[in-house]
Amino acid sequence: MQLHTGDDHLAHAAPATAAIASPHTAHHPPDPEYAISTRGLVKSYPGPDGTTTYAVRELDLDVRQGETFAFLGPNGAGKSTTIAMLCALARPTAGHATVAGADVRTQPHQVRQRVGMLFQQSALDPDLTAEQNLRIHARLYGIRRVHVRQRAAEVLEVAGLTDRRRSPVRTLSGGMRRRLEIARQLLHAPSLLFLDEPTTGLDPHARAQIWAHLHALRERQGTTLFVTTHHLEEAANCDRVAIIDRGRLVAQDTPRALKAAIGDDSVMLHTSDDTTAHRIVRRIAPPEHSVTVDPHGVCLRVPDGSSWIPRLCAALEGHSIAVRAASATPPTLDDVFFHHTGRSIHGARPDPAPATSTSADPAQATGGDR
Ligand SMILES: Nc1ncnc2c1ncn2[C@@H]1O[C@H](COP(=O)(O)OP(=O)(O)OP(=O)(O)O)[C@@H](O)[C@H]1O
Repeated sequence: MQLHTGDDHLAHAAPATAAIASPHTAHHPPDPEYAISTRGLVKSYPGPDGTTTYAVRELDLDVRQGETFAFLGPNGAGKSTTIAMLCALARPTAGHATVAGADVRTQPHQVRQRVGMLFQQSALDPDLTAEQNLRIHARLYGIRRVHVRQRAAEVLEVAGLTDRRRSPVRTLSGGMRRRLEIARQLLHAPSLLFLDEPTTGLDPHARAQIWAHLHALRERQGTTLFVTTHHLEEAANCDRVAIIDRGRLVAQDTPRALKAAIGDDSVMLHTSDDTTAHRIVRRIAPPEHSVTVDPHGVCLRVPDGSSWIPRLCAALEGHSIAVRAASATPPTLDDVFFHHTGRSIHGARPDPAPATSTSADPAQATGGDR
């Protein structure tokens, strides 16, 4: 989903009043030492028939300075809405957030001055050259004319686009345009860059280039990167990952710790009769462990998966079922997502009626709750 630009999202129109009280915020205010810190952040919309639709519910996040932080979730999870609030483009319904040392409610202008925002929709003019696009942005951000040429040259160099600076944008590849968009957001030297699905629509090679570019940015300039994605392999390369599902934060840690916490390996068996094999494996496996079957075969999630393979093969062969392939793999972030939500991230679909409630209290919202 694209970021929203309706009146509801014009945070600068919001009065600079005291933030809405929340049980979270009363005890643990956001910590301005973090690049991003939120407590009890909520975004809701009036739904049909007097109901309330919660796009984001009671979000507590802490992102360290210089960290590459992935915000992972399926379509409709609430990622774009969260970014809109953190960039002070959407007004939170409740809760607090400080971003780059400024309060999103009471200091939205400072927030927008201090961060860069790469949205899903391109804001480049395809008929202008790369350099001309940068100059327009520099003027919008009030960068002094004497500095613009030098800043543009610097960010073009960082983006690896110096030799294409006079090319009209429409002649650049998808990956180059995305790098130019990032360069544009770096002109005013923000310490924190929000990137909403930065690799959407790019082929694997261009995606890898964007990530190499982002990692280099972090190394060279210490820029904090907050990246939304539904690509697991992208999240796995970040310092920390927050998983959001149906507006709610379900887990937050390093990829390694998230995987270690669930512990289970995936044991995959491809057999001559997967349906019967599924029944047999279910009988053998401890009841608390998941056993599923799909076109790829039978999958059992257990700790120390490789030790299960000989036993399962022997049991299946005892029922005259031939095992054609067997493997045990350590947990992936998809397993982590499955563990916390009961679904695969790729199978997860946005609810037709996301998190709808007639209650004013998001904790009591029923739709989409588990
Ligand atoms: N203005 C709005 N009015 C009502 N519901 C909204 C509004 N904006 C967003 N939503 C709902 O809030 C939920 C979260 O949307 P959001 O765009 O933040 O998800 P997302 O994780 O960014 O999805 P995607 O990956 O598809 O961009 C969705 O179910 C969406 O339909």
